[in-house]
Parts: sequence; structure tokens; C-alpha cells
Amino acid sequence: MASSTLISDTQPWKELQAHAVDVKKTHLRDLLSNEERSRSMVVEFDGILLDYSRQLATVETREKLFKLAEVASLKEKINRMYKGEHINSTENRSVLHVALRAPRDSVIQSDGKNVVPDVWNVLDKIKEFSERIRSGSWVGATGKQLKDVVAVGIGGSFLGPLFVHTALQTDPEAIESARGRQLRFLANVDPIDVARNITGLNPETTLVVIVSKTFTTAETMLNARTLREWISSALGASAVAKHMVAVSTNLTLVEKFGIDPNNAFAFWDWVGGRYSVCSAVGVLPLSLQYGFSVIEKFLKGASSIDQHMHSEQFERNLPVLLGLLSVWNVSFLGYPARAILPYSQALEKFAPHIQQVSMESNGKGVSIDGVPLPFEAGEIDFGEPGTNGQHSFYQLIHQGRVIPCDFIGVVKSQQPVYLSGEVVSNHDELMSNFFAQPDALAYGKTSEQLKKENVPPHLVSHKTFSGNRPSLSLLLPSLNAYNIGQLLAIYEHRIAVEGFIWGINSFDQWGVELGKSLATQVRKQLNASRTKGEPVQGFNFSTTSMLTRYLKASADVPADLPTRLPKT
Ligand SMILES: O=P(O)(O)OC[C@H]1O[C@H](O)[C@H](O)[C@@H](O)[C@@H]1O
Repeated sequence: MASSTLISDTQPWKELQAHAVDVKKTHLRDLLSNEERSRSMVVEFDGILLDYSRQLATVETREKLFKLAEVASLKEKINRMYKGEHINSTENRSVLHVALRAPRDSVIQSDGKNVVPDVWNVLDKIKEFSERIRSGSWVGATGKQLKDVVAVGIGGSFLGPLFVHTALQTDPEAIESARGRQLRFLANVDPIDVARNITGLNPETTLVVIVSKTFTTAETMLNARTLREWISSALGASAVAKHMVAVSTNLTLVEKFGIDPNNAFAFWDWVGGRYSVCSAVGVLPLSLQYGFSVIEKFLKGASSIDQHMHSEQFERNLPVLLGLLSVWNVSFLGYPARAILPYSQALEKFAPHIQQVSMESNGKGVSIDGVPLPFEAGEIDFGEPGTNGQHSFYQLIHQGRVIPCDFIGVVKSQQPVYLSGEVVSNHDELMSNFFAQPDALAYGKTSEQLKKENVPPHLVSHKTFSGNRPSLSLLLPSLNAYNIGQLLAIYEHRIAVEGFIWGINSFDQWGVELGKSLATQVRKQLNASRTKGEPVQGFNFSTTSMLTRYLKASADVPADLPTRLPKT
């Protein structure tokens, strides 16, 4: 396929469009009665089982999707990524998050240089630093051990680390290694988030890690200055050196901010923000909390999937299959959303993280060559852990709109609970739902069944479930650091596969810029109005009236902004 050809102009795309019309005439009930088909839709790798038999897809669909992958040059695109070519063409960068978790002896090139030694230099530095903090050989300005960490960052410098932290929090090994320590995340520029995060913390025993790829993000920098004030107002300006460190690609700005470059942990422009959890962005705060050896297992899990993604044939390749099925659902069946439903409370921050990875990567309107797309790319991702979601938005999934669902289950709970006299263990109770929901969605319930159950006629239509609602199930053996790394990498690569097929650049994010620059205009106006009483001007009627009302009603904010920190 010539690079400027849109995927939607190719024959395999058109064939899939025609095929989708046929598939829509079948019902999952019938598809699932074919056991041979179901058997061929179960794939296992490294302990993780994927069952996609409840996708609204036939064996022929799969073949046609592989043809689409071929015409989209999927294999070549994956190889180009692993070879460090500048596949992020609008930013002229390699995309090498796989190098962040590559074994020490592997060779991955970016711009003619093997980047793996640089990765391991930083990992070694994190290991050493985190051990010093955890052992108490590095102490705060008043000689006290630093037991608490506040990681300040937003977007990709926040969501991934928060997901992994939340997932590890109840893992027995991680609990042991985190005993007596706290890790918190300050992301929002809302001062309420500052208040929440410093409540109960003592600056004397707190280490603040400023995490920002660019070190220019407005929210993070204001929060960084706020926590610097929190530390220096309590312990004196010189305490900052002992209580603040940074993670960034921009070490010059780190130094300008007042953080010793020796206490800065680097990463590189070939790591996209939303793909950076395996860089110092995640590894530093997580190693401070759990110790490097736990986090190394997380990196190993991700690396195992990296190798699988790179070398496994498509028929057995988990991220490739998942990516192709998502393209099928979005572009051919016309389902714009995807629900991520982990049956594990430990994965409660997984969907919010994947929201950024997916929606910032694939929410694009033009091809990688800048040609407007005649089809929609990307999907709307949302999700909550089961069973909570069942008591919330599942109504819509069962009887309202069709939303393809990812059910993620875990065989062994991190925290088994059994009660004598109960029918099943607490985890089995949870998992009963994990196994039941996909069939409820697929099969539904017919009016004939309801009539047989003597449901009053006026309720039959209300109680009918059309079924034929696609889902897939991923079953993890357990949820330790290694499995968490596997799960992360499966989704990262799946999303890249979707972008490769759609022919977009999944690694830039120009769509976040416009709002930022308009906020700069508003910020200038707020300053001018508060300090010089200037009237609101240069905005439309709506914004002018809202801003005027806001300024008038908050006239008590002092123009000279004498320092004031949250009252906690
Ligand atoms: O890490 P930073 O440079 O502070 O960036 C934080 C975030 O802000 C930007 O607006 C991007 O949309 C995100 O991809 C990025 O992760």
C-alpha cells in the first residue's frame, strides 16, 4: 500500500465492509454453538488466556482482518517501531517504550545508538537511590527518614504510575516491601488536590518527586512550586535539595527549577508520555514505595509481551488479535466505544490509564500523511471494576447501546477471603459474575423464554434481552507485579496495532494544544483584571460574561498573592 493511500480505499477494507453486513445477520447464540469456531478463538501466552469467541466475528472475519493487516503493512510497521525508526513522524521521533523494559544485554537502536545501556544506567541509579531512601541512608534536612513520597505529575506522568501503584497496593509481596511507607500522587492543578495530598504529611519526612517529560506543563510546574513552598516554608530553602528530586527529559529546566541534576532521573524523547510508565516516570516513585526488585518484575512482565508482540505470528499474537478485533468493532460493526471491565478492585485505575493511552493515541482525524480520514478512528474507552459496574452502567450495556466489553479476570486473588458456611469463597463470588456476564450479553433472553416463565405480558418486552452483544475475556493467572506488566504491555501494543491499521500517527497529541493556548489568554486576562482592574476584553459574549461574573464574585482574591498554603 502506497503510504498516502488510505486504508479505507483498499480492497480488504471494502471486503470487510461487505462482510460486516453478512455477519450482522447472524446472532452470537448461533456463532457460539459452533464449538470448533470457539476453540479456534482461544489463545494463550505466558499464562494469560484470551477468549474472543464472543466477538461478533467468524473464522472468515479473522482471515479478512489478517488480509487487512497485510495491506496495512502491520508487520513492517511493528518492525519499524522496534528498529527505532522515526515512526512518530510529526515529531520526528522514534517510539521505543519497548526499550525501557528490554533485558540489559539487548540492543535497540535509536538514531544509530543502542539505547539499552542508557536505560539501564537510569534503572541502576533508581535502584541505588531508592535503596538509600528506603534504608534511611539518605535522610531529610532535619535528619529524619523520608517515609512518604508525593509524585507530582499529570497525564502520562501520572495515570500509568497510579494504575500500577493501585494494582500493587494489595499484592502480598508489595505490601511487605511498602510497610511504613506512603506514595501519593498530586496531578490536578486544583488547589484541593494539593490540600488532599499534603494532609497528614510532614515535610520533614516527605520526598517530592516532580515528574514531567517536558518540565513545562503548567499544572505540574505550579504544583511543583507549591510543594517547594510547602517544604521551604517549613524547613528553609536549603531543604529543597534533600526533599525534591525530578524525572524529566529536560534536565536543563530541572536544574533551573532548583533541583540538583544529580537528583534528576532522565528519560528520552523516544518515550511518549502515555507510554512512559516503564521509564523513571513510573519506576522511580514505584521503587521508592515497593523497592526496585518488585518493580523489576513489573518490567519483566511487560518485556515478555514485547517479545511476544514482535515475534509471534498474528494468529497467536495477543495484542495483534485484540487490536484487529477493536478495528473490526469500531470501523466495520460501527461500535464507537469499548468498556474495560476488570474483575479486580486492584485494577480500578486501569481503565483511566487506558483511556489516555487509547484516546490520546488514536483519537485522530487525519492519516499519518495528513489526509482527512473518511472514517472514524479511535474509540471511547471507559470502565469500572466488576462487580461495581454491574450496579451502575451495565443496564445500558445489556439493553441499551451495544458496547464491546473487555472482561478481565484473575484466577488467584491477591487477598483470598473464605467464610465458613458460605457457598463459595469471596473471590469465587466475584468470578461467578466474571463468567456470567459475557454469556448474558451474548445470549440475551428471548420473549419465548420469558413467556414460559409466566412473566406478565406487559413486562415481556421490558425484560427481554436482545443478546448478540460482543465481548472478550482475558484471564490472568494472578495479579502480581509481573502480571501487571504483561497487562499494561498488551494494551499498549493493542492500541498501537489499531493505529497502524487505521494508518494514523498514534504517538503524537496535537489535539491537546489548543485548549492550553486559550488558557494562556485567560490567565493573562485574570492577572490584568485582578492587578490593574482591566475589563475583560477580546473574548466572545459568553466567555466575557462568565469571566466578568467570576472576577466580580471572587474579588476577595488579593492582587499581590501573598503566599497561602492549604489549611489542612
Ligand atoms: O510529562 P509532561 O511533559 O508534564 O506532560 C504531561 C501530559 O501533558 C500533555 O498535555 C500531554 O497531552 C500528555 O501526553 C502528557 O502526558
